[in-house]
Amino acid sequence: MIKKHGPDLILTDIKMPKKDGLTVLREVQEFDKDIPVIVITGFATIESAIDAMKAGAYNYLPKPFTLDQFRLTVERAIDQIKLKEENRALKSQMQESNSHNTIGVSAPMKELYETICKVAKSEANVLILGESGTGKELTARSLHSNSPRSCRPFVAVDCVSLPDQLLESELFGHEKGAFTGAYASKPGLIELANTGTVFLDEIGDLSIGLQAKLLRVLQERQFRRLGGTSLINVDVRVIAATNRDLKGMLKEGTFREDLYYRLNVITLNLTPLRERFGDIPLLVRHFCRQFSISQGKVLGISPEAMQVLENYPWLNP
Ligand SMILES: Nc1ncnc2c1ncn2[C@@H]1O[C@H](COP(=O)(O)OP(=O)(O)OP(=O)(O)O)[C@@H](O)[C@H]1O
Repeated sequence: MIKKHGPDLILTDIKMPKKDGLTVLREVQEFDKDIPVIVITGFATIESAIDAMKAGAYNYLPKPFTLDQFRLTVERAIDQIKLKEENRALKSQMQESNSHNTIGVSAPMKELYETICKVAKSEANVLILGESGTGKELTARSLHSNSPRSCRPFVAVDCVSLPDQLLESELFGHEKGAFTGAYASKPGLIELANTGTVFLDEIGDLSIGLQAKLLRVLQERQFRRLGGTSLINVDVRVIAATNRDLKGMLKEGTFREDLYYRLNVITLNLTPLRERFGDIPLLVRHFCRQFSISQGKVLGISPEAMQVLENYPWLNP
């Protein structure tokens, strides 16, 4: 009954035919410590009251009791539940609002938040390494929003999605007539990120030619638009990310060593979720809430499923 209905509060007698109230209390405690149990006892000995309180009862009611006493005890227990729920909601809000909705309370995530706080303040370029989906862009956004540049632009560039010439024009911009189809002048993303942060995602996929051009911008803090003659000054902080093995690429000669050292002033290694299972319940809650908002309907996980998830052995290896 308890598992099926998830009661807010349980009142149990102590002397009952098949199972005594203290056993019920212990079982409830094992199932969910937060359900308050009020033990009703007709044998109001101090010992049974102490046993019940030791076993985790919220309170006890010695028989006979008046309706007012009964109501007061129940109301107090309910107030306590409300407080606990408010606390829990606040706690999870705090965890979830941590750095740009980056969810996670596992040791690697805590370490990441600490590093983000330290590194964000500096002007140094950062290289974020991690498998696909480990939150590299999220981390880059957190670095930016915790930095002194937070009120300035954050511009993300996906280095893998475009053919070389288009990417070059996206990065550096072009003047009218620079190539067929360049009907008007257009500033590049690096120019748009001026005074802010530029996030170069999948930097390992940048061609050797564009690596050389990017290096020049990083060294000289100046560049020309495609087809342009005048030099444009930029002040950008660069955060780059990749899931590729850049060190291996250095050896193969497919990634420039000088660019690597420019970008890699500080390295952040992101831990994949399979090495931090403990974050799964929080992420499940977060995505349910996110999808509920975007789908316009309430999606949730039943308390029973959440319980199973939280107690699943591989979550606490
Ligand atoms: N710790 C986390 N908390 C909340 N959401 C996360 C977390 N990690 C990743 N995500 C979500 O997972 C998705 C992928 O994250 P993100 O784009 O930052 O990863 P990535 O490492 O840059 O991926 P890719 O290599 O594919 O570009 C995003 O929707 C992001 O919001």
